[in-house]
Amino acid sequence: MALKDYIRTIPDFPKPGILFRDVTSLFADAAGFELMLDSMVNALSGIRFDVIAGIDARGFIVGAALAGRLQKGFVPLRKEGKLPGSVIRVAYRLEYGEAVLEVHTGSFKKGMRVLLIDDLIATGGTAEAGVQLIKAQSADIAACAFVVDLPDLGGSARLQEAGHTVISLCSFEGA
Ligand SMILES: O=P(O)(O)OC[C@H]1O[C@H](OP(=O)(O)OP(=O)(O)O)[C@H](O)[C@@H]1O
Ligand SMILES: Nc1ncnc2[nH]cnc12
Repeated sequence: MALKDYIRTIPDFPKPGILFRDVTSLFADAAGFELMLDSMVNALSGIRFDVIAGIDARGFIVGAALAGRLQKGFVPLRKEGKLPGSVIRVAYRLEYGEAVLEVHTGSFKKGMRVLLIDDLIATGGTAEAGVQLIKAQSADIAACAFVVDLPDLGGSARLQEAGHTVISLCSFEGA
């Protein structure tokens, strides 16, 4: 089975008109999860990075598993109000709403190469907020990697236009 076949689609969630690409069905399947990690490790060959930054919440699942596989540290980029220390914050828009992402100050050292990970990129608002949090600490983005790309929503193209290396393991056309 291809990676894409493990991901189910639920219409009108969380709002009417949104086709929700649900990775819980992929995460729940041991063979699917293994295929996802193997594919990500393969796609990342040739990319040099020091640490993984994962985006709350589904990006934690992919990012932390990958960090374990590759023996890298993991830094959580969290939704607002969850991190106990001093934080840097960025407000952003995503396909179906608005949110705030935060990271602990001092999470990255100057010049560190950070791999940004999330389960999915749609408009790219979330990923761009993650990029800002990393750059605000003078670290470098090694690449931005996603399991799923929704190319019609333009996020991956926006990241590429900004000069970032973008990796995605599968895509769904038609948003
Ligand atoms: O490219 P964008 O339009 O910004 O959308 C992508 C983001 O949307 C989803 O997260 P969501 O905010 O729904 O949070 P969750 O992982 O906690 O469900 C997804 O996991 C990405 O983080
Ligand atoms: N269509 C979609 N499906 C799942 N997660 C998303 N995050 C933003 N848009 C999404």
